[in-house]
Amino acid sequence: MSEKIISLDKLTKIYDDQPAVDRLSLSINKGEVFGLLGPNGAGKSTTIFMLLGLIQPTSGNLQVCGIDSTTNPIDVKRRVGYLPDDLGFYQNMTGFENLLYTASLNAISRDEAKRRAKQLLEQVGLEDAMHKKTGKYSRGMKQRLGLADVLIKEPEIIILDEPTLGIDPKGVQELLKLIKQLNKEKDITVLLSSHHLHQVQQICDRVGIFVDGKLLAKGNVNELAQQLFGVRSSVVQVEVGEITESLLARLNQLDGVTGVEKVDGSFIEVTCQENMTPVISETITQNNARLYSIRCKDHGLDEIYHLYFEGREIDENTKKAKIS
Ligand SMILES: Nc1ncnc2c1ncn2[C@@H]1O[C@H](COP(=O)(O)OP(=O)(O)OP(=O)(O)O)[C@@H](O)[C@H]1O
Repeated sequence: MSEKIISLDKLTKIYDDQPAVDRLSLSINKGEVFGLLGPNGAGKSTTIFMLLGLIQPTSGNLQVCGIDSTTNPIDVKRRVGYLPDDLGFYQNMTGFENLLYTASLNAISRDEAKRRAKQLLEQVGLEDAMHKKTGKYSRGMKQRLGLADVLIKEPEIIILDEPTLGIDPKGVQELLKLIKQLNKEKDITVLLSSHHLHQVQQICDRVGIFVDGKLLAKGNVNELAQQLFGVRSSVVQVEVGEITESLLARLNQLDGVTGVEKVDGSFIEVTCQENMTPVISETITQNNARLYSIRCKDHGLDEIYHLYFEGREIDENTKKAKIS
């Protein structure tokens, strides 16, 4: 059975009579990469600050590495590395010196700090820039140094708040790859707060969707799609030479097909309970239509996110019914 490393039970924080975090119950397993996804003001930072013991919950319980952050914040701080979105380094010190300084604050001996700092700077790809002043680092280099900085105390959990903010696309890919690699190699649990769906989808094992202080749904992308869209469903998109009424009717009659829609001059979308690509292509050719392309689209996190936050294709009552 998976070992729980973070457990929140009805965690609540109220500011000025308004809940910023509202009865949040959530468990995160050791070694997991968990994404906190939600719009501005959803309660992500407030949750993170309570986990770190920086603010007191109004009610509820929380345990981080088996420790209550509310009563033992210092013990939690030793075991959790936090990378804020606006990280600051001493600009006149080199990357290496900055890491040694953080190590000294964590009571790590000078020799051990040098060994860890060198190894980490290599791991995050900054070995050539380790003796350069951080004032001359790019945003991406600072974020990589930030990762090395949180790792120097060898934490069990790292919490990253918008780690890719302000980094170019290539830098983002490198940083995400690095986070996943560290998670695998060092078995570190990662909690990542972000607005960026594609980034979250790329590296997180599970995602929690936050709105107005409430956790609306949690799970991997497939589980979220199932919770939101009801039955497991796939959409097979086909491009044919000519769309005829008889072809649409034949597709509609197939067992497992729940909907057929003409989306463009030559495209049809077939919604089915599972991926029915082979039987759909067979039906098209049996109907003497030319098949130009066929592909199965799974529900992605962006589609899920739009349904939660924009409610374009689903009304509030349906949404509540499906996520309850
Ligand atoms: N110190 C505070 N005093 C009063 N209200 C606060 C305080 N801190 C946060 N809030 C409110 O709590 C709610 C949740 O804020 P929080 O910063 O946790 O959201 P967030 O999801 O982290 O947003 P962002 O993505 O913008 O950082 C917001 O409505 C915010 O205005």
